[in-house]
Amino acid sequence: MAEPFVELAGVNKRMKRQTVIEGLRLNIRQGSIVALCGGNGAGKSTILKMIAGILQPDSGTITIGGVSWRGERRRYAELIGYMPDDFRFSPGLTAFETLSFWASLRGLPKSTAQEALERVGLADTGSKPVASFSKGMRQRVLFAQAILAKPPLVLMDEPTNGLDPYWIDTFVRQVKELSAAGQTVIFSTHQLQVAEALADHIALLRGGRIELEGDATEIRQRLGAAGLQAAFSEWFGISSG
Ligand SMILES: Nc1ncnc2c1ncn2[C@@H]1O[C@H](COP(=O)(O)OP(=O)(O)OP(=O)(O)O)[C@@H](O)[C@H]1O
Repeated sequence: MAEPFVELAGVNKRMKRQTVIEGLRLNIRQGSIVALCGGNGAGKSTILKMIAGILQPDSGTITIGGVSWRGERRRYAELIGYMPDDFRFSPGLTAFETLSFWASLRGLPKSTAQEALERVGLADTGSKPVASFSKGMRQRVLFAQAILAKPPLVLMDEPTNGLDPYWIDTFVRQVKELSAAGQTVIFSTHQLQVAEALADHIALLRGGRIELEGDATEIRQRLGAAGLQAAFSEWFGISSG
């Protein structure tokens, strides 16, 4: 089997004297789409932030294409596009200015900002302040930002929050295109129908540990035939949002 592109081994993280992530091991091959699912506080955002290099594990290793954050920070950062679960946009900056700023940080021409806006259906509203946008529109700006530089690894925290059904379908299609182009995608979600539609590997987390992982069919076989949503609700005692 080919070497995994993203490798997490023995990753532990404590915050405020509480164990948040314990013994995490994940091997992700290039071009795959991985969904991190779990209830509130399961550790999804923490894992994504550690892979993004925003948080550091207390122990264990994380590498992307053999590169570690500790070893080569700049090279590591260039491999990643990260979509946070929430972001405070600069008041007054338009969507185009916001994306142009991010493009310039990546050394990309302004034309990439316009292309990105078109991709997420915001070309007509590019001259309006992002701060005035709805939640779903802001999510689309954040998605555009994460994929702007065509990074080998795209990390997304709750990317479909606030998206209407049309944009969820469009998002699913666009993420599949990223994967087909060889980009690797890791995202968190409470929307299990999105995980089922999109991910070729699903990790179910509880209390900072992976309880179960596999493709949607394997997980359904393990948890029952009623679908991932029902199994998940029963197992984790939550209903998804
Ligand atoms: N800055 C912090 N300080 C202390 N504890 C934190 C901090 N951030 C997260 N935690 C704790 O880490 C655990 C995992 O949080 P995390 O945000 O990763 O969960 P999550 O699965 O993304 O949850 P949600 O679905 O609610 O977004 C929780 O118990 C949380 O209280």
